[in-house]
Amino acid sequence: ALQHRLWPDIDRLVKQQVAMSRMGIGDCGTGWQLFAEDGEMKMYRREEEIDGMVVDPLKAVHIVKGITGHEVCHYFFNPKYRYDWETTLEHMTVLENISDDTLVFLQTHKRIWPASQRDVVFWSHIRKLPNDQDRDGPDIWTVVNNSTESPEHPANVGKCVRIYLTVCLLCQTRVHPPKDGAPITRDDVSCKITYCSVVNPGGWAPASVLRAVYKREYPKFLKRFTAYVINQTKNKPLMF
Ligand SMILES: O=S(=O)(CCO)c1ccc(-c2ccc(C3CCCC3)c([C@@H]3C[C@@H]3c3ccccn3)c2)cc1
Repeated sequence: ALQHRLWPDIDRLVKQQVAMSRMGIGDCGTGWQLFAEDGEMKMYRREEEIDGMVVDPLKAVHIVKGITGHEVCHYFFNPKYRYDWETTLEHMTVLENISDDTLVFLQTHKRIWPASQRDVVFWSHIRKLPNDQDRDGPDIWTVVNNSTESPEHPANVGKCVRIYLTVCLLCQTRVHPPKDGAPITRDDVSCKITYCSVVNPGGWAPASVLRAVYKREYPKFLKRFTAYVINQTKNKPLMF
């Protein structure tokens, strides 16, 4: 396929992020603390600061019945759904349509008092991966979002502080075939979701405020997003 300017970065980061996501919490070494739990959803964070700024890596694992990894990644990647589920989003623009699986976004997020408002420019890439652990299992789907530069939107010139993030959503579909060989329905599928993110707030914000925001917003985001996908897909044919 014709390579575009971001392809080498994207390919390297996707492979790295997928490898990291597939590692369980255990073998990521210690340091991960469980900070939120709700049914099948478990959220972990590591407390890390860079230059006094909170950049706590986050790793969430969730198992959701009735949806597939392709569907989760489709509704996460596609800009036309984002305002429906991304509650802290104030404005979103697609700066570039690099290819049908790679977009560049500019987003401004609602201001979180007393921090100043944030914006972010990132490429977003969706990819299907062969399931090399279970050959005849369904494919794995992933979306990786990673900050990038935009000459037309230089950092920190307007009212917003530019943040820097790397996000990886990795989805493994599980099919529990019905005994009597009946066709597979939504009752026979579930999706194991791993969501990893590192958000550098880009400029000073009180650690206590940021940690409170992360503790409140991340569980809300994953619950709201997965409920959205369930609702959007319930009367539609399965997308594998
Ligand atoms: O997964 S994505 O790529 C989905 C596309 O939208 C993504 C997720 C999260 C963010 C994000 C951007 C800014 C901020 C803060 C940092 C300082 C002040 C604003 C936050 C804080 C963590 C809280 C937050 C957590 C979850 C969801 C939304 N908000 C998160 C951006 C993109």
